[in-house]
Amino acid sequence: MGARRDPDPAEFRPPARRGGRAGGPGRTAGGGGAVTAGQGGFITLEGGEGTGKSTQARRLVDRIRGLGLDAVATREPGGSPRAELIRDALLSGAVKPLGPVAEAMMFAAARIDHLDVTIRPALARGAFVVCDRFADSTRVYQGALEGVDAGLLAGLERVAVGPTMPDLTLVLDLDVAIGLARARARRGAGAADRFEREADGFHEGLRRAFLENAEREPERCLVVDASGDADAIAETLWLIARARFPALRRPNPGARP
Ligand SMILES: Nc1ncnc2c1ncn2[C@@H]1O[C@H](COP(=O)(O)OP(=O)(O)OP(=O)(O)O)[C@@H](O)[C@H]1O
Ligand SMILES: Cc1cn([C@H]2C[C@H](O)[C@@H](COP(=O)(O)O)O2)c(=O)[nH]c1=O
Repeated sequence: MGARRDPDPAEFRPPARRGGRAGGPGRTAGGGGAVTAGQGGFITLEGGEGTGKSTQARRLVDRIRGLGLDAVATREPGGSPRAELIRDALLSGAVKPLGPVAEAMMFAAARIDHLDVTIRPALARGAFVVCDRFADSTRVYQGALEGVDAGLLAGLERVAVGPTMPDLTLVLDLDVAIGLARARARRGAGAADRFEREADGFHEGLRRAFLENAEREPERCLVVDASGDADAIAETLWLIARARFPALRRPNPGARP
């Protein structure tokens, strides 16, 4: 999957040099400060295969940029040149024989570089960062589904992520058969990646685990029904983001008075 629909690699160049349902109050920024007007924020999209994360991440970034604000689109695994190399190894299945603990460590290694090179510098300059998957995917894929010990994963998360947890995580929830069909259609003749190749039961487990994970952090994680059309979902996500981040409530400079 590494090559099939990569976003613009320019997004991943080092910057020049930071289960509730929809709604809810703001929280302390993962980047280290309170979410207030004039600051950016760290938003992640999570969910199973084909739930529309990449589509919605792009749309969210476009809307933020439409306000004249700095927004960085990124993804995991990947999001920096070195982390993209690790992505290729993980999604090819080359790391799978080493077992799920080794895979979890590789995801964490990629995350360390991604945070250092892309996410933290962007947050530090006041940008919004919209990331397609992040630490919740490790909790769900490597933890809930692959059985890696929760204490070990929590330690890895502490080391890799530290205080830079997302301010807002949008969990896209969709019937598994629909998501897999969408992912298949997108892939066309291309080969399924290491995780897409897993059995249907694995994907059902992912859906449940994402919902359970969101329930444990309802302030940060909002579950959104991803079965509607992409425009309607984008509108819902935008309303949630605007409710969470004061900076997104400014008027659109391109809009007619
Ligand atoms: N709301 C929607 N309705 C119908 N099709 C959609 C919708 N959202 C996205 N799609 C299409 O479904 C496919 C998968 O979407 P997308 O790549 O955004 O999902 P994803 O969650 O990022 O997938 P993955 O986790 O497998 O990478 C794409 O072809 C996309 O155009
Ligand atoms: C971050 C992260 C990802 N994964 C898995 C989930 C997906 O199957 C792939 C990424 O592919 P996508 O098309 O970009 O969604 O990697 C994981 O198992 N653990 C993680 O931490």
